[in-house]
Amino acid sequence: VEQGRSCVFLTSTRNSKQMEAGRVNGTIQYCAHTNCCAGFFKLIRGQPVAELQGCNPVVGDCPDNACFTSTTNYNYITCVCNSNLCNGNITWNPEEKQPQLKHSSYFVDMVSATVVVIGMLLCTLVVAVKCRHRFRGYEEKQHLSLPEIVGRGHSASVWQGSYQGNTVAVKVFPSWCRREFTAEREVYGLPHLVNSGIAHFLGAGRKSDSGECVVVLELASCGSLSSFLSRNTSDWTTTLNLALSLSEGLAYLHSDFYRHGVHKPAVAHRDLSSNNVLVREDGTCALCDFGCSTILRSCSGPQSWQRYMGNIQGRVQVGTLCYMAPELLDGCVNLTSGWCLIQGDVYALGMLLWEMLMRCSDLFTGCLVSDHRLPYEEELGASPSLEQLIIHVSERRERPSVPKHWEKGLHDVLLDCWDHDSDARLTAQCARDRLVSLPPCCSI
Ligand SMILES: Nc1ncnc2c1ncn2[C@@H]1O[C@H](COP(=O)(O)OP(=O)(O)OP(=O)(O)O)[C@@H](O)[C@H]1O
Repeated sequence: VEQGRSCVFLTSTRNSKQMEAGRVNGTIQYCAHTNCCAGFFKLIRGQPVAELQGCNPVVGDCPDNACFTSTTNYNYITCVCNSNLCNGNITWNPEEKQPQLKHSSYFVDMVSATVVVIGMLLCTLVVAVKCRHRFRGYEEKQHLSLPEIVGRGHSASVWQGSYQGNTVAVKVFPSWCRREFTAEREVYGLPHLVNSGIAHFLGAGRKSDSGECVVVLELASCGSLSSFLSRNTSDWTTTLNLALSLSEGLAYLHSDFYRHGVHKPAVAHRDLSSNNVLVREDGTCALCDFGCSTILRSCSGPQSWQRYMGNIQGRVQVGTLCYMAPELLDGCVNLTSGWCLIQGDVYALGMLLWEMLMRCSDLFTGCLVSDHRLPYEEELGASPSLEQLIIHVSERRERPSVPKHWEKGLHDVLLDCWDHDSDARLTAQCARDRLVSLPPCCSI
């Protein structure tokens, strides 16, 4: 887990002073000595082009959260700021002649460029699809390089794209899903929200032509957890790797701390499901889709979450039904209590762990591993109604069936995540610690 500030990193040469400012991983620099990110941009034909981005190598203050630019001389602008990756999203107004320049759209332009490229690829797709109808059978030999849609949710579609030479995922929100976009961008933009268990955020912007908003993320090559589990069974090591990274990501999301004087508030995800967890090439999980999330800004620990009566956006039940805790299903929970929302996430974590474990071949030696199923799918079918779930989960207190031969410790992690009594549930951090202390696979 990286500590401290992380900044967008770019340098055309291996500038030694910049390299000393912190460890570099791809397009991110983790600052060793500072809380400030900086960007240095050359104006080429009136447009800022990044020359150097990273942790600020110069000791100094950076009071602003966002990267407001100021001119250094006629041809250059610079900015410093104090939130994670803030130097990737400068504000720039070419009309502004004052030294204190505001509202640049450099980054938005970069994103727009990505979207334009995707748009062009989409046109290619449309043409290709037309051709496919016209020349049936022809496309097989052509190996057409088509843009790939990697997923679709209720509010957005997710495309594979290219940004600064990296392959990325571009989540495109139609203009009527502004609320989801704003909520998601707000969570990804929180200070210190960089963790290996959370999808890596690269930026956000808006297309000037259509008004569609985009969020740029790392591309998780194995897709959603749901599609990963549908395609694969896993051995114990792989399953544990998935389970640990997921619970670590959730524990980090729920954590509330100050670092370098900057507050990382707890965040309740509120829509955990195997469609909203991604799987990377290395078999680790990353949380995504924060469109329903709630930032518990005013708190510093569970006790204040309990009393939290702040401005929770959309105080309505949200989430995917079969992952919803009994108290959320029957609506007898105070949705303004941050703690309740956190406990709801832990119930969903229990469901996700169950889904993973049910596809672990080492837990079913000598028998066939069943196909991937959603929680309660076996009992209630693939899309149970709210009423069915209230009766099954809340009134009858049923839970997904756990094979009797599984080791007690494993059983208990699940039971303690999805306990009917929300106060008795584990925290995500405890679930993670319990998973770490499980005996090796052979004794399970
Ligand atoms: N970074 C990514 N890398 C690879 N695939 C992704 C990525 N982000 C999203 N996806 C795919 O796109 C799907 C939809 O993404 P996401 O859940 O973020 O959209 P949504 O519209 O907010 O969904 P929901 O219906 O839950 O509101 C995911 O289930 C996943 O399959």
